[in-house]
Amino acid sequence: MTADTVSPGADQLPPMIPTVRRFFRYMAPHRFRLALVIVFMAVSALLTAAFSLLMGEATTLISSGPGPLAPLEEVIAALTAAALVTWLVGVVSQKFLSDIAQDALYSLRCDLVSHIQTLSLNFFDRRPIGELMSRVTNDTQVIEQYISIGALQTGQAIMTIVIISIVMLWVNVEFTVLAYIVVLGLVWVSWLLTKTSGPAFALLQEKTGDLNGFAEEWLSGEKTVIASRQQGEAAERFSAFSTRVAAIGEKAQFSALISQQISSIFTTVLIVALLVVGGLLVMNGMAAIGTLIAFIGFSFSLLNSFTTIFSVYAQILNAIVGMSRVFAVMDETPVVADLPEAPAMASVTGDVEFDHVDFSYIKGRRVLSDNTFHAAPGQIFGLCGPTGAGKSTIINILTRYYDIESGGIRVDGTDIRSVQQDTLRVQIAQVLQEPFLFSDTIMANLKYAREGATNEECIRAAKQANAHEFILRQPKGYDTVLVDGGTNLSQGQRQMLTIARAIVADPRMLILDEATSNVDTRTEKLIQEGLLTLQKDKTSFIIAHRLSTIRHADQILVIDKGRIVERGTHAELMEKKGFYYDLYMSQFRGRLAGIVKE
Ligand SMILES: Nc1ncnc2c1ncn2[C@@H]1O[C@H](COP(=O)(O)OP(=O)(O)OP(=O)(O)O)[C@@H](O)[C@H]1O
Repeated sequence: MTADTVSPGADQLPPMIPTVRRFFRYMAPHRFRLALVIVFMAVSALLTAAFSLLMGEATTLISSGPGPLAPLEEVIAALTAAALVTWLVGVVSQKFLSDIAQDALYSLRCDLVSHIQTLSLNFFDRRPIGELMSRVTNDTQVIEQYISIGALQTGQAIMTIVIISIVMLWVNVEFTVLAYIVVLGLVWVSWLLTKTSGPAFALLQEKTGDLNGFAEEWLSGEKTVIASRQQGEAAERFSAFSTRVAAIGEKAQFSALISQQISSIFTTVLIVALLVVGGLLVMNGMAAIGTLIAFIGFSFSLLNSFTTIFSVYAQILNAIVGMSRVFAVMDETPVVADLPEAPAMASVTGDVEFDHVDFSYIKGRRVLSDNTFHAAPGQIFGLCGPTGAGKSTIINILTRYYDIESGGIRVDGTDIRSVQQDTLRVQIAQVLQEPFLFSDTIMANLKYAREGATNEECIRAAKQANAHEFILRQPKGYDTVLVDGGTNLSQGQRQMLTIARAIVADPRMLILDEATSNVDTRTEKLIQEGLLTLQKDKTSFIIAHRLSTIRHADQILVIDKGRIVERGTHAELMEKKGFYYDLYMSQFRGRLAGIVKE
């Protein structure tokens, strides 16, 4: 998997200011606590300056020879108090910031997930689910880490630089110039080093996100991977991907390590430089020893603050890359969007009309051409035809997961594009090839079908779907929790549950997609019975791969290459001896051959 168009690479970093400004909207509701944190940062920076001044004062007192101890004791008490208060405001600021980060990220994640839910299906065609997961979890986590830890360090460092510089200028201008020359020289070398490690870390995050997405894709398709004996290839591709990520990681860590080592050498350089020049000034009577000691303290605080900014530089870049990846998804506009002020779809009777419908997934590649049919309320429509003919596509556009190119689709006379899409979808129950169940209790899964459904209604529906007996055989009956979307049930049982769920929902329209594949004959019979109950009084569309499942349909549409090539009842189409007849006979012969073989 490669990074897609919306994920900025580390070599083309996202615009910082607009991204950060946009993120600040999530921090805005916490502005009171943020203002307090800024005040605490200023207090902490002032205390750092006071600490150095007090150290200078203590040195002056000690170097002035024997005398009363009281002044020194006062200075030591003040030093202790300054250290204590600094520690206290640090802890409180940290707590405030991590709470703000949690709250802001909670809102961001909610916005991201609810936006993803509004996106049309074609967005998911373009973007693997694994990569989206990586944006919801990894990227938001990186931002959270920076806000709760890195932001305090950055803010504190900036505040210290400003306040210490003012105090330094106020105490002694010559020493300030000297300290700045040394500190800025060291900072410049440090900057050169960080320039290489910062982007390396951003690239590392980018590629780690992609790697996670890749792993997620392969793992969620593990069954298919095993079935198609692709484990070897999957492992190889994963290993090649991991090796590339590891190489990027090594490079990033190595440059970080080098900067760390160099900064410890810097400390020695700083002390020596200040002692030599400052010592000469003191010995020539041009400055006091207390001032020199205070300036050594100031310079250390300055150097620490600058190196802190550089050490969190990689984190800042990571957070900004994370923000921009999240915002890129949030900027995706749904292709199938509700019109402004679109009304909710009223409760329908299930009259469905396709009027000269044309559709393409990709512009210029027509999948459905000129599809016209009318299903009266309660009618059962069978859709059949060779693979890739366009059967599922008819369902995708009826449920408005995609919008059509031309023509019209009307339900009870209302164009489905003129109403809110979710109010249309809740009126269509779907029983699909791969039953979708939540990892929750069986009862909860049934209740998801309709708000306010009672236990009695769910049990009645389960009985109608022939699911009641097997549910009672589960360890906790209706309270049994389905593991991992129902993997503790058989395929047939999962289908019976989805049928029961559709019975609970009881809408006027129904879609069935070959619901009886891969099950034994007895289960198939039970499922068929359940489906017949479900179809009662509903306009039903049954996608049939085995034509026997639509023999009872009021109307069968035979689709080929996106066109309805034949239509009629089973008897009419058999009599016609056309496309349907050939299809039916070839399946019939195939089944017969299978039975004879057995
Ligand atoms: N999301 C998509 N993006 C692009 N093309 C698609 C997409 N889904 C389906 N197609 C194409 O549209 C055509 C019709 O596909 P559709 O799934 O509707 O066929 P079908 O009759 O349901 O096939 P099957 O019986 O195999 O399920 C095919 O050529 C398919 O490749």
